[in-house]
Amino acid sequence: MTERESGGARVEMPLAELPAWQAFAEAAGQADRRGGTLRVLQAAGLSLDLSTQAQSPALRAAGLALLVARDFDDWRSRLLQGSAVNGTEQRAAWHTALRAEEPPGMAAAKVRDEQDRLRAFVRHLDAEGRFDSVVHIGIGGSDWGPKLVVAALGYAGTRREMRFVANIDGHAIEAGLLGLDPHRTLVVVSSKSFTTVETMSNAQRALQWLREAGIAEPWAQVVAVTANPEAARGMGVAPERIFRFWEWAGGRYSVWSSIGLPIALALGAEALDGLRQGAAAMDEHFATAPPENNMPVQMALTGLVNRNVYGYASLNIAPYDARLMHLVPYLQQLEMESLGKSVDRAGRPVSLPTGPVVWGMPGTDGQHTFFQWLHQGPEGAPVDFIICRDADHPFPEHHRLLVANCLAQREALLKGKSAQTLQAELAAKEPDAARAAWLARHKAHPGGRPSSLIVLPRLNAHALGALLALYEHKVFVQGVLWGINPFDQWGVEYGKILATGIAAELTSGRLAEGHDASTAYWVAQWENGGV
Ligand SMILES: O=P(O)(O)OC[C@H]1O[C@H](O)[C@H](O)[C@@H](O)[C@@H]1O
Repeated sequence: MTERESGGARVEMPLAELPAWQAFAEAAGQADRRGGTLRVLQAAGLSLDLSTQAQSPALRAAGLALLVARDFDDWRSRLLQGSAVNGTEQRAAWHTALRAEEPPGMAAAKVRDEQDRLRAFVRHLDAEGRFDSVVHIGIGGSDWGPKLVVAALGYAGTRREMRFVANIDGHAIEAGLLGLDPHRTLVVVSSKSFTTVETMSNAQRALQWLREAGIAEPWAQVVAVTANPEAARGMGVAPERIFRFWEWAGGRYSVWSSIGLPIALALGAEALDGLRQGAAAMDEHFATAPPENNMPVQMALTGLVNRNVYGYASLNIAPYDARLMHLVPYLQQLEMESLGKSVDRAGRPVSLPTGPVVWGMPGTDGQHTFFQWLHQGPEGAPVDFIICRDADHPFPEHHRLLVANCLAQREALLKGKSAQTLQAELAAKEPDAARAAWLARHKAHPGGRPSSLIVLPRLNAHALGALLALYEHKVFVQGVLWGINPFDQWGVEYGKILATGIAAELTSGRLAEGHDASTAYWVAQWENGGV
């Protein structure tokens, strides 16, 4: 295998065999897990409190040694310089270039041109006032970013009515178009590849909707955002309404590119600029802060402790902000598509488990669904709590209660409550000692459950951009530590291929060879007219 094929790095030792890993794991095993020391990092306006994660001076030192052993500095430079860090697809992952104040190198002119074109287009639409609603059609990385940002920053209203349609389920496009005036609706089709079946099918349906309304030039109402402009042109979109991005911007890292168009349409181009500026501030921190104070680096190391030393198979995300309702799926794609890998860069089976399952929902809703499991289930999971110091609504008591709940959940997870303490408390009210002991065992909390707290000053475009970039870089560092390529997604590709085959069988009515018994049964059911 050449260096280029492995992503440009020399073939590394499996992580588990690395002496620096063994020292790290040993230090983690002995670290304080009871929140003994306050540890808060600052970057790009965000604070990250790691006090309630495992920590010790020895663990911190071992973390630094592990980064050196994994050539972290070199990998970071290669990422930020736009080298081909995505080995299997032989391309860069240069999302940082999309948000840099001065886009670097070869990318500079085209990135700036495209940003200017997009701004001018939005200005033109604003001046023209022709469209008061937007149907955005895209999926995965071409959906979650804009949807997340528009919900987060546009909670109190948007300049236009925004509908996001992703799923191939016909109910999604039906609901997306319902009640809109086709004459006043702009259709934005976003797809990096411009081949994704969900997006292409939904786009055709939207076009049909425009035509059915008697619109003579439906293409004049269609915009495409893609890294494959030829395909968009081939479909019929006019070149002046095609906004580009490039192969080197991964789908789940693309919100910084023209994929951000719906953000500008909903909230103004300033929102997209602010988002990029916040991310660029985090990039600067990631590039320059010493590793011991580097927020994404320390978050990544913490994640390895939880995943590989303490054996937590999942990571819970608890944004204590109702506006961040799409953050969990956004991070699920970012983390699980990037880190759900079983072979290292050299193609060998990984020596340790990689990315955890990512799950969650905004607090306090989560407290009334799954927090019981977090507190008293035998496994538990580390939690990333996210909250804003200041709210944007005029109800201070609500914010006080929100903050109190967030802090209380963390403290309960950390401190727990022992059966002995509970038994002593219960003894006062419960004369039957055996019953008090029995009840105490049900009420006991183990504690020692790790969490992080991320505090945003308030939920504006800058802070949100910094938050998303923080997770991006954390994921990258974890990829480096695990020795995997976080920028490909072959698992998704395989599912797409099988779906295409089965769709063709359903159309032709001819069952192909080689299915398992259950798939063959259900394909036959639909072939015969449905179930
Ligand atoms: O933007 P598109 O080419 O339509 O792709 C949309 C999505 O497709 C798949 O799910 C990929 O795994 C994602 O990374 C991508 O974001």
